[in-house]
Amino acid sequence: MSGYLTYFNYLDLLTFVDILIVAFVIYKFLLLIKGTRAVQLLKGLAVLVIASSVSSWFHLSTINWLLDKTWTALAVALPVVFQPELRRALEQIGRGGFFGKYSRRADEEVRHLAHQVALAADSLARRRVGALLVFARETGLQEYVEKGVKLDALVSAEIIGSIFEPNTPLHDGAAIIKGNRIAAAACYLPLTENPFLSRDFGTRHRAALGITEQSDAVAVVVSEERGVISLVQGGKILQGFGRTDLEKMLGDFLSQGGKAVIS
Ligand SMILES: Nc1ncnc2c1ncn2[C@@H]1O[C@H](COP(=O)(O)OP(=O)(O)OP(=O)(O)O)[C@@H](O)[C@H]1O
Repeated sequence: MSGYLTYFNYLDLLTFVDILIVAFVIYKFLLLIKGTRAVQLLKGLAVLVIASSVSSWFHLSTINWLLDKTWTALAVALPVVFQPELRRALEQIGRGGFFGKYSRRADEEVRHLAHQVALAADSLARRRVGALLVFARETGLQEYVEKGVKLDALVSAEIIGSIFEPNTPLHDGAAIIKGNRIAAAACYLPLTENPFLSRDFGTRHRAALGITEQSDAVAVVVSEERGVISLVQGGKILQGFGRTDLEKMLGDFLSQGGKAVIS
């Protein structure tokens, strides 16, 4: 009898651990997709699941058949449509971000970087010169660096200013910064396909949103038209930064290596 009790106690413990792990994975999954297009997708899937259950409960064979076919089509279409989100999620899991592990950059380097970038962005914004700076974090962005003009120059406000000087060869496209060096300029980035985005955003802002949707990079955009400075991360944009705010927030983003998020 006591043998059985021990067996059941052992099972209970395993079940408890099992449920705990599943709850943790669901929690992390929800954090991962929070604020992304995947939330709308989940809502759509929930509606389909309910419709499928109701139609099979009431034996509505035509609706049932139609929903069955829809599931098959979705199984093929979803990985294609949500490729950027899936890629980002898998990269995050691969980096260990799923379990809350982040690398930290040397404080000194980040402070210098944020200061120089904020100085440059402020000066460009005052002169209404457009700019797009992308800061690589754990995702290397090497494929975009390869497509641009390689520089490997130490970040300084002066160099950023001269890269984006109008009518110069490097001013078009994005500058990609890795660590405290400008890896390349004139880089072509993927544009966001977010259908809910305001039409006010042109291609510069769409490129910043696109690259941050597909990677963990952070981007700073200076608008040529309005002279507004924006910070972009995870496909979300915060606008209207002054020099000091930008320096502080960019420093937070880069030193916490992925923990800071725009929500
Ligand atoms: N795919 C891309 N990758 C990187 N940079 C791009 C890309 N597409 C456009 N750009 C940059 O954006 C510039 C055009 O900006 P556009 O006016 O369309 O954007 P915007 O978001 O309205 O910004 P602004 O307020 O500065 O005008 C181009 O000259 C180029 O430098």
